[in-house]
Amino acid sequence: LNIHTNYKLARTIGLPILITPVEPLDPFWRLTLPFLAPILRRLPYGLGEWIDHGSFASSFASRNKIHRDLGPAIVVVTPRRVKIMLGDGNAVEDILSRYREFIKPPSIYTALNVFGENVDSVNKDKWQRHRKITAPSFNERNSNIVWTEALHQATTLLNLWTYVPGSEISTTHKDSLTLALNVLLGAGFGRSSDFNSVSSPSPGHSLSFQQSLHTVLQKFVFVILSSSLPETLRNLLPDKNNQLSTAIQEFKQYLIEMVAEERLSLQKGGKEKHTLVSALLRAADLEDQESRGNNYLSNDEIYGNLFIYCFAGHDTTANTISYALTLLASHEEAMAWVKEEITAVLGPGGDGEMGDYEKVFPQLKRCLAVMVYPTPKPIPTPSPMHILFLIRDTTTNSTPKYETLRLFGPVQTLPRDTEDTPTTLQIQGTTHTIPPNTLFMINFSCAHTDTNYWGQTPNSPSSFEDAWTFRPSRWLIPTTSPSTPFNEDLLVPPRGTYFPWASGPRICPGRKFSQVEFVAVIARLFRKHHLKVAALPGKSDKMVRERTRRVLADSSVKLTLSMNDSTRVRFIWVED
Ligand code: HEM
Repeated sequence: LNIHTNYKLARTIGLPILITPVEPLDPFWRLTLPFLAPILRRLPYGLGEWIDHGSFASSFASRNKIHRDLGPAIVVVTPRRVKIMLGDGNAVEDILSRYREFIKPPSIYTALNVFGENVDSVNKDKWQRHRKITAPSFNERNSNIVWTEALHQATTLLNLWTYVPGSEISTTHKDSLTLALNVLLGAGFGRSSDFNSVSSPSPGHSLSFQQSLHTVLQKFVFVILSSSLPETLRNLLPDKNNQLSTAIQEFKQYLIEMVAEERLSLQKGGKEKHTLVSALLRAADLEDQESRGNNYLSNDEIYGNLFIYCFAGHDTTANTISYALTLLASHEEAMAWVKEEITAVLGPGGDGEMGDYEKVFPQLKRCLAVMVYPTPKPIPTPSPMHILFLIRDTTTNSTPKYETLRLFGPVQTLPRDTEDTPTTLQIQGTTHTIPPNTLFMINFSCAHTDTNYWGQTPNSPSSFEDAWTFRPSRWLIPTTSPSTPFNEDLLVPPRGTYFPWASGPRICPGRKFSQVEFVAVIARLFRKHHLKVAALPGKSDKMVRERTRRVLADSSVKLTLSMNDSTRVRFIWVED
């Protein structure tokens, strides 16, 4: 019955419609689909294909097949609601800029409030208050700490990886996660950690700060998935999460102690620090004084924001680093191009001083360009189920434009909700009326691989292959400014073609943090070394390259995009 009502509503929008028999975002399906999906996908005639039409995890797995088949915007009707899968870059930018009309769905984002409401989880006026107080923490003085900390972590990691020359390393992804966590601990909280050292619990704690944060982040997918279940059901779930509850309590206690300590130090006029925690407290307390207590962050909100910095900044940056290393190892020409810049900046043999963030970071444009690439992928064929569930195919929208994923952006999809009143949205020149309470599933990668913009192979017309080719040099354009060794500057892509850190007022505040960390790590690792994919017994180089490509393609969205089994590719770091 609901499906029928929702279908009638969906027809008013004027976009192609798909119907799915269940709502994949319902708690039951969220928990069971990961197990059922492989079985359902094998059903004949694409009978189980609906599972990939309404979930956030589907875009990478299906390689945007649905958009290539049906167009950049598709209405999905489920028994519970009407949703729109959106891949049109300009419409995406429009939605992200109208942040008061297209809000973050509380049903999804409330799960992020384990330690308190925060800038990521709230909307409208509340968001403005959080953003005003949290944004100043991300400044150049903090970037300076990120740079130093990331260099330190990369140095220790490289020493570990090269301790026994010729060692085959299979832990690149895991190590990238540890590195990113350690950078967050250092630049966020002023707690230096090392790959080599085991952190011990502070007095009164059963876990160390690092262990508690590590466990919370590692198991947070579980928290998110189970958050919308009724408590009785949640209690029945197998509890490896006893560990999780302990880690949550421990981490919260550390936050309470740390905030109290920082406040005391600020009151005593202690030396100004530029860690995220210190900067946030200064901004929060100043705002509190200036607004006479009307416009401040409560302690819980401060804890919530400190946690969200870690949550939002960990997987995202770590996954980007581990994908980049895998790609560079399998694209020698791109690695040589990056190393050429590092040598030009640091001098012969990469011997120059790296520590001066303000001097070195702005020159390493090629290292930064590596962060922002598209890359190749296979194109799956459409299945009969599209035809079965396609109620009204607006054929004009389904011309084979083939917008596809930009493969390895950690954030592949974002949800946004309309509220109780209808609104309008322009999609490809047509204005559509959007009914109240419509959920948008924004797909970033459609725009990121739009051949009209990204398929511009030099001297040839728009090319599909080029949009999928790992070619970091596409990001650099000649400049007359002599600030970089090769007089290059980063391209600024036009509106609607590139937004991995989102866009509009709610653009990621940690963008510079992640860029500085990334560039420091890449420059430090490749300064005097290069990276090779380890040979496989009896396999040619071509076969090894093909296998690496398959491991990269075998990625899926958990909370962010990551390789399902990165350990299948082993690397060797070789001194130049
Ligand atoms: C490659 C690295 C990163 C990527 C691709 C990335 C991407 C994003 C995206 C797409 C959003 C929008 C999320 C949404 O609207 O639901 C976001 C928001 C956010 N990110 Fe990042 N991020 C990265 C690194 C970081 C880092 C290092 C931090 C902090 C240390 C951070 C902190 C945040 C916060 C606090 C928000 C919420 C902002 C708001 O809603 O006003 N991110 N990020």
